[in-house]
Amino acid sequence: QIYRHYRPLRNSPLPVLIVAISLPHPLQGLLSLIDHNSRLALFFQRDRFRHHSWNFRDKFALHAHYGPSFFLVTPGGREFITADRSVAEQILLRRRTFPKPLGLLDKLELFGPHLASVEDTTWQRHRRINASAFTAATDQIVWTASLARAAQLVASRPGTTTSTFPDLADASLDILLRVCLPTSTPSDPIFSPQAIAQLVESRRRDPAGALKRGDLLSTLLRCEGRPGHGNRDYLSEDEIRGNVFLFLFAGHETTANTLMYAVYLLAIFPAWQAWVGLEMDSLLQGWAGNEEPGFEVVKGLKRLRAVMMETLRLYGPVVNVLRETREQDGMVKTETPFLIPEQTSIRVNSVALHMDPGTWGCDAAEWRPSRWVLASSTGHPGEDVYNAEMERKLIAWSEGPRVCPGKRFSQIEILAVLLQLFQKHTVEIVSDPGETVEEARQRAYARVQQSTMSLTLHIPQPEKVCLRWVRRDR
Ligand code: HEM
Repeated sequence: QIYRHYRPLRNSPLPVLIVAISLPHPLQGLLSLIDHNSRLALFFQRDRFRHHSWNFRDKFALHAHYGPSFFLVTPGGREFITADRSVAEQILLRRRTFPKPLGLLDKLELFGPHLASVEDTTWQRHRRINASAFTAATDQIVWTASLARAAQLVASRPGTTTSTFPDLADASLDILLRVCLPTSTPSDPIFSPQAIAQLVESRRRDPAGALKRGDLLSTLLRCEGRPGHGNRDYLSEDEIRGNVFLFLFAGHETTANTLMYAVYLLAIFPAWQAWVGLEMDSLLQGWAGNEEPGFEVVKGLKRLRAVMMETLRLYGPVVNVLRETREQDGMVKTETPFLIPEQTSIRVNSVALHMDPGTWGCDAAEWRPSRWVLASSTGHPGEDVYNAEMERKLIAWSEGPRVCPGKRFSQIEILAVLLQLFQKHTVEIVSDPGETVEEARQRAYARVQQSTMSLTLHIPQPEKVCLRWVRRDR
């Protein structure tokens, strides 16, 4: 089997790593006698690659050894793995040659076909309809809804000890519901098929003519129907349910987890809270005490944006962007062009791509938000220059035709929630009995490093690290 998967790669200019078996536990110690990443050691480490998110633990290590792109052959199949920005771009731009994996599409289709589970012209139809629900007006709604919801978070929290994560997850779901699927009858639990059917049905019968509204659910319902003459944009009942599920699923954990990482990291490294606080204070000088900052403030939030991007660089919720080749090979053009043979899984290794010292510098593994801004000549915190060029190197939201349609939504939500949380408060890690402040921070950081992946990357049992919100003077 291994030879069958290896055969089309015999003439490839790229390294081919063969991983055949796992050594029984007592023998694994022997591997420490040889370089852990050498081809010989890898041959015996099938378990290392078993978990879908092995690359989060591995970081840039394998790429440092074998280069930005290589093939991995196991008895189960053949995979192409890349942390090369330009190779990733070619793959993500060519959705016909490098489609999403069929196995993944099937798994996602729980409640009906939706944008993320369909292909070709059906995908184009779903994408057109969904995109029309996210306009400039939506940005403003996301901003206002996020500020309002985050205000409830801080109002209930000063001085209290909390795990914070469940609060952030609830807030993120509420914001999503308020913006995309506003309804007077919130269902619980929202992810059950009955709840989703009920949500759609309640809106269908909404007496206030809610179909005229511009939110996602109204947009989907307006398109309900069958294909017909001149009717390019239609959705079946199943497809509406499928898309509602998709947006709740894709928009919730991703944003909530990013917020969680940002808050925990700011608590672990308080110097960055002070850094962000200076910018907020200078920016919000003009805003009266009880008035919420207007959407125009977003442009000035360069340090907060840097915190968001730096968090996504190291702890983005999606650690791989997956594609495949099916019946045909795919050619990739680099200095030495190469073929990805048919029937090959493709992993754009976002973790490694975001930790490449060649791109991000020798401190690539460090969470350092200031790498995203250039200090102004005056040194005034409100006048930093945001390094927008750097964002082109980040693929946290993927790119190409299937780039995340919630990219702006999530950015605005994260900025608004962080602004609301930190404009009048700071957050600190609560020490366990007998623990120093520094030890508590190290314990929290160790937990962040042990992050694991279920649907998205998350801190295991975040409630084991308690946070305390403290009011600060502006
Ligand atoms: C920090 C927050 C978020 C991150 C990092 C993120 C990241 C991603 C990534 C990496 C993909 C996969 C694209 C691919 O396969 O090439 C994706 C797809 C998607 N995301 Fe997000 N996302 C976030 C928030 C959101 C939000 C808030 C929404 C909805 C409001 C959303 C809706 C979607 C949808 C519908 C897709 C499927 C698109 C398609 O297949 O055409 N995401 N996202």
